[in-house]
Amino acid sequence: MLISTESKNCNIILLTLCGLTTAYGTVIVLSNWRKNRQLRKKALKRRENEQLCMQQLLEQLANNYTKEEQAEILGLNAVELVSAAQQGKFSPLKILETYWTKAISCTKATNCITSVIKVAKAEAQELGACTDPSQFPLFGLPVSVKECYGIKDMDATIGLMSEINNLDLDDCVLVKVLKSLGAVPFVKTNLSQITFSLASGNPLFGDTSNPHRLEFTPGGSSSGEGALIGGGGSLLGFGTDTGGSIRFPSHLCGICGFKPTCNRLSLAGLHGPIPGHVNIATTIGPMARDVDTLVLAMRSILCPLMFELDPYIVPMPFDEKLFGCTKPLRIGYYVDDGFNKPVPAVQRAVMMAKKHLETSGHILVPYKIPNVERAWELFMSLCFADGGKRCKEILKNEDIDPVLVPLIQKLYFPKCLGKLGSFLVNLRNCWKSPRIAKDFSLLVEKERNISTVWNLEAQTFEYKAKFFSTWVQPEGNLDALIGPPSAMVAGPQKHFEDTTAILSYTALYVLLNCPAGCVPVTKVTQDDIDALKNYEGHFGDAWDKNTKDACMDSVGLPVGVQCITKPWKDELCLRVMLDLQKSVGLL
Ligand SMILES: CCCCCCCC/C=C\CCCCCCCC(=O)NCCO
Repeated sequence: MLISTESKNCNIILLTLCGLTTAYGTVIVLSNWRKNRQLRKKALKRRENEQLCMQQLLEQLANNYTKEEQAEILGLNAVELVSAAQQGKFSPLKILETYWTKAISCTKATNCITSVIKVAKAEAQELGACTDPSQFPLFGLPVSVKECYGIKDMDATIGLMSEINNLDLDDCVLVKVLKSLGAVPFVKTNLSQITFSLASGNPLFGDTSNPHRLEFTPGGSSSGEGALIGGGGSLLGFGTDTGGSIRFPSHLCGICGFKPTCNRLSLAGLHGPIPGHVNIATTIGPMARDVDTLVLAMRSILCPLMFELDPYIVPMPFDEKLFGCTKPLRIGYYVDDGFNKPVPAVQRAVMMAKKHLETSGHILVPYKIPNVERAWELFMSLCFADGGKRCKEILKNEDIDPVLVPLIQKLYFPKCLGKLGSFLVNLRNCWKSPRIAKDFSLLVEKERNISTVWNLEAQTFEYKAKFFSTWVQPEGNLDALIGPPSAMVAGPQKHFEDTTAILSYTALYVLLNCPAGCVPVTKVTQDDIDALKNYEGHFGDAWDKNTKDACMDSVGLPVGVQCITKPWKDELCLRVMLDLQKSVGLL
């Protein structure tokens, strides 16, 4: 009797608990669903407003200038355009409106622009009234910036719906500096969601296409810059690079991109997913059709105003002596890092670059990257030292870009099942793939503790020292390296998910904090594709298969080469890039 009352009570308590839990769960699910739905509505409106604004602008500008006038402006490179504007040949307003028209027609094809920067018009008008244009080294030059650059009264969402209409109170340092130099920031460009993939888009603004093949990706995360500049809609743009986001889209879109040493250009006022990384050193950098424009940009931006606005930037002006150096350099070259085997077109591009640089008088010597796998372990462990907490946090209530889903799933995977997981990943890939299993176990590892992180940082310093010890050689020390910017060239978007296989060539120089830039050298030929048919990679695993499949239909697409120098030798890196481009010519 007593027992049965007790068990009855127990049942009631249990039932109530179950009921409460279910109710609570339902409320949470419903409220998340509602939040997400509200966000989606907001996103749709945000996109529609912007489309409308661009359409109106296009119509307003339609009859302002003749086709010939526009063609004349669009036919100039940045250096020519600035000097024409300084001489009063074209007003800054006319240049701006011509580029607005061109950029909007680009975005209709590739979806590369997220917003028009409306204050540009007032700025161009003001410049037009100035009596001494020669004091502005970038006079009247329209400049595009990646969406994550802070601009007063505009939002910078990094592809997150919850950040819509969260307006910046001020311009970021780079934009302030650009304006002080007479440049006219005129559009913001698309990026991959939270800038944490090499794909092209996000659920808020959609995907961006490659201007050379609309069904293919332009690469990321500075995808909009790649597509816009590659499509002729901007002469100079700025991206960000944490693993390859400037150099990779440059490579895929056939343009030049430069990642300087960290702390030479100011990051202040930019929006990013993970503030606080030390050895994963995000940088900003210029992207353009030619190296001359990159040089013009770096030379002008490294100015007293930037050093004043951001006291943590090394106050080191552009080193003309280093840039102007004409002595033959010893340059190491490699076509393969031994980890991700590049497709034949990419290897051929490096060999072409080697010949070209030899013709320009440099000494090229074979080079082998020391222990890329170690660099990879360090990069991943440091990049996700928090077990991906921050990534997961900012993606709450958001629609997650399909390209990011595999990464996020791994970050959520219970660590206790990690070992089993690696085993299953091995099985699923049919082939034995130690690197894919390791990738998995690096990502399912939860938050590392402080001693582990300090240890990783210390080991990174060791790796850095070891890396540069290989530049000391009996026949003479190396001044620079050339190599692939990626194992792949442009292909269908869906092949650009497995970040590790795509990123090893660029992320290495983020870990090492080297200046590095990409120069277009050739285009994929049918012979490259015929050779690709026998490609098996180094592991014959799913990543290798993906690399091959991604590039199978790439005839005619651009192929770049990466140039690298020691930290703080940014000007020397630009020198090598310029020599390379001079001998290759503009593609
Ligand atoms: C030898 C080193 C090999 C490293 C391979 C690392 C794989 C990491 C996998 C996944 C991590 C993906 C996160 C990095 C993407 C950054 C893209 C970027 O630059 N965003 C610019 C934002 O400013």
